[in-house]
Amino acid sequence: MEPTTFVLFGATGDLAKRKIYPALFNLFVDNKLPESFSLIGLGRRELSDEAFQANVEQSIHTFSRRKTNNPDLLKNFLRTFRYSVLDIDRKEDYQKLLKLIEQREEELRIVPNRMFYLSVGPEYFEKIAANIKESGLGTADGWKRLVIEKPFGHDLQSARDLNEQLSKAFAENEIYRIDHYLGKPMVQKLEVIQQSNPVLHAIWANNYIANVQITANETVGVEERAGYYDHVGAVRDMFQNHMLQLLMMLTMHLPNVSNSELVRFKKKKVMENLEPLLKQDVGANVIRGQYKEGSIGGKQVVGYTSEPGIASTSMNDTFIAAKLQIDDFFWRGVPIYIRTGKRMHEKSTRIVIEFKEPNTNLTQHHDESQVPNLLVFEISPNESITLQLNSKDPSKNGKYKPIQIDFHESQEDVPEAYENLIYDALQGDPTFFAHWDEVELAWAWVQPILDAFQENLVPLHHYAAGTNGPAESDALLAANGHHWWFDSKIEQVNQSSEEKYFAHHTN
Ligand SMILES: NC(=O)C1=CN([C@@H]2O[C@H](COP(=O)(O)OP(=O)(O)OC[C@H]3O[C@@H](n4cnc5c(N)ncnc54)[C@H](OP(=O)(O)O)[C@@H]3O)[C@@H](O)[C@H]2O)C=CC1
Ligand SMILES: O=C1O[C@H](COP(=O)(O)O)[C@@H](O)[C@H](O)[C@H]1O
Repeated sequence: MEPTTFVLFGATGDLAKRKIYPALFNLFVDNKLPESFSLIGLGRRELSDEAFQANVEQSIHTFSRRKTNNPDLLKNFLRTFRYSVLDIDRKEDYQKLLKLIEQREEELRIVPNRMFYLSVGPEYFEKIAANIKESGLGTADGWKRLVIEKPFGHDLQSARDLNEQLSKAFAENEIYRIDHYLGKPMVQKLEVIQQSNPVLHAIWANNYIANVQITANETVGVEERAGYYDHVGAVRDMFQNHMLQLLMMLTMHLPNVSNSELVRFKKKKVMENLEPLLKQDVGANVIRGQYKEGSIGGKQVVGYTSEPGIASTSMNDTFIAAKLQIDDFFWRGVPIYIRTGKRMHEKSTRIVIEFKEPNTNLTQHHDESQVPNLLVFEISPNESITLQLNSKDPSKNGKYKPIQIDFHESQEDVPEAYENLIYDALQGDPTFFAHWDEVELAWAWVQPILDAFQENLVPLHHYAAGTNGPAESDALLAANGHHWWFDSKIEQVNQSSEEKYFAHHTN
């Protein structure tokens, strides 16, 4: 890997502590950091290099998936970490930073390849990018890259404005937009699983698939982020980015051999072919929800509007479910249901593909014991792929018996999303980052929903914390004769197969 200087804005912040340092440490242990590597941490508060290194060490002890008592290993890892005070608004601080970087590049004999990681609020992105350009930090002989975290804008217009500003300092191929769902190991496998298994490739289309369900449920509420979350809601926080990225990764059709360019092209195609939603049609296709008080895992929790920092009159969405259609050769006519919510019954991110019933001969008696074939991708908290098939159960008088073929990834030693993404960014591989085209198309698709919510054209349905969301989300699927798979307790249909599934997945 090429020599790199990792310039971390927001080095004293929460994201750096919880995700970035542990990811870098794990990469170091796996020999996946460049041999010549220098890290410069930046923040407003005064810290010596030693105090900074001690803070990083603490974060590794607390948050890394790999625990270590090996002081030499840690010392070795931290030896190239330096800290410098920088106020984002002060131009002279960038000059000081340039000097420090150059000095370190010389000491460590590092080619001036610089990766600027902005682990700061999005309101600072434009200012930092402009100052990097103006100060000369980005005009050395090596490469430069900018890594930014979502949110990339608040709506279509602000996203365009942000992008225009960033592109004055960095070319598109130098910008790495992190969507951490793209770093999840199972999401990274979706492409390969579909592409390199002819048996799946052949049935990845509307003549075999009845519907697709993409769920990202969380049990947590708004946590300590009231100020942020009450302005964004589930639609901006999860749907516009993570959920649409999952949709793109699942539905793009790749040939056997592909590369990052092709992945981007195919993802863009998915978004271009997504049937647009008009503002007046949002109500028929999108369910807006907000949690009220309830119980999760036996613990009583307050409703959204009683959370600290949330106004009692807030109409913010903490749940969204939507029905989408991709108007292309492969997916035309297949409803794609997406939902995400806070304070749901369980934490689970999964994709379910429900296949069409094989017996289309209506004169033939339909056996109620037969279940649809399902292909289930569990993305988190555990990873697995399950294929549900029908078999015969001799003890049931020859009735059908659902069986599951399971593949479970051992959860030990699975790299975290940030490890995968930082590694890719260091290598200059953009495959699992959000390209501007996708981001813009995603905002454009979501904009009528934002407008409809803003103008209160869509009812806000309340759901008790600890449930599967508002009843209207079930009705959205029931209108097409479908239902959400694997929703706990409330399922009546095919319960035995789901019980089996649960029994297996909770072991
Ligand atoms: N925390 C998380 O889990 C996640 C965060 N994100 C995103 O990552 C970004 C950072 O979040 P997070 O770490 O939680 O934020 P924090 O508030 O914890 O940290 C902010 C960091 O920015 C620095 N900072 C703030 N203002 C200035 C300034 N004017 N000049 C220089 N440095 C400044 C702070 O330095 P100092 O304290 O020294 O002033 C601190 O290091 C945000 O965009 C957030 O949306 C995305 C996904 C998850
Ligand atoms: O980006 C975000 O994601 C988390 C959920 O991430 P996960 O990896 O735990 O599924 C969500 O809680 C947060 O609100 C959102 O900003």
